[in-house]
Amino acid sequence: MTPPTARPQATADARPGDPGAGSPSSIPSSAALRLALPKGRLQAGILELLDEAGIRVDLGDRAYRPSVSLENTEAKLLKPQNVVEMLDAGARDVGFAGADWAIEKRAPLVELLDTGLNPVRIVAAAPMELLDADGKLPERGLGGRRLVVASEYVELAERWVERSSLDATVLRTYGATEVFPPEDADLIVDNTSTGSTLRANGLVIIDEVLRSSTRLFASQDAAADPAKRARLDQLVMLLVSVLDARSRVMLELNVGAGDLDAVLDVLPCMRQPTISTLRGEAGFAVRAAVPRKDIAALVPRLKELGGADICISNVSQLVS
Ligand SMILES: Nc1ncnc2c1ncn2[C@@H]1O[C@H](COP(=O)(O)OP(=O)(O)OP(=O)(O)O)[C@@H](O)[C@H]1O
Ligand SMILES: O=P(O)(O)OC[C@H]1O[C@H](OP(=O)(O)OP(=O)(O)O)[C@H](O)[C@@H]1O
Repeated sequence: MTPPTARPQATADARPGDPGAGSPSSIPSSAALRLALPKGRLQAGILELLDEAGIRVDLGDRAYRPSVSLENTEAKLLKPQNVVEMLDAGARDVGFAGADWAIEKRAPLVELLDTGLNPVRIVAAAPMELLDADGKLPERGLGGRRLVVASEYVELAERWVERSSLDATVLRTYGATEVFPPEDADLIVDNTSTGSTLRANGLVIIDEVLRSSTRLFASQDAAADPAKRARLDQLVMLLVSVLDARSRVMLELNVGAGDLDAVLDVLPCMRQPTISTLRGEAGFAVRAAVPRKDIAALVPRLKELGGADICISNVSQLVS
């Protein structure tokens, strides 16, 4: 890959009038950060995540160079494939991209955080008619002919072909990969989320190549630079606080002294629940951030054990 031409170092972007300039939510910084935000389908989820973390991104009319309410941070919108390349070349310090593209491009990036957003599976799929009764590729092959595998992920597809000991060539696509079989390819290696595009094109999954989701990556140099690393760790902490908060609710209840231990025994929480005494020795108020997924089973159980006045609310950030 040709390294991008040298650019001026990132400038302090928090000018008077910019959102967040000097705001209390700004991460104090000594080192300038060059941030890559993903353009395309990953964009909305990442901007929402940043916003919930108190980091505002103003797309404004500056097109692909949004302003970000982090001090001394210069941002750029790039397609995820280019985010990976720019980080690999050291032209960006930190950015969001799918793990699939980092692996496809064999880019030795430092993964700072798996956001869990945009979960996809990269799979090999084929038309039903190509497969034998067990849903597998026929062992005898296709009458001596080399298979053609269509994919945007040429590297991943080639590695899968090799692992599967297939005699096949890979045909590079630029999207709409599912339309290639049967005329222009025998199989595909592509990403799938709901599976509806595969189904709509009569394709069935024959193998899983890898799982991917949107990650925050740093360049090797930025991760090794102590001043930048400190800022990256703060950014990760803020993002994790939002992801944790999304998966938990704040549960509060009152309980009599005799039932307190039984309630605490079943209460999942981040560390220890907060317990305060009710006025007039009427019992205790208990408060804990519990996993959202446990609520349906937990609330009836807490009531059975003597919990009362149960109150559940959403939290926006949790910093442990
Ligand atoms: N249907 C999907 N659901 C969730 N994530 C997806 C889906 N399709 C692709 N992705 C992820 O989006 C990232 C970017 O992929 P890609 O560049 O193909 O999509 P895009 O940003 O929508 O661009 P384009 O539409 O131009 O192809 C990849 O990491 C990929 O895993
Ligand atoms: O399993 P599903 O929920 O159907 O999602 C998978 C599809 O989504 C993406 O297509 P996209 O719309 O980005 O178009 P593209 O093929 O041009 O990349 C991907 O390339 C698959 O085709």
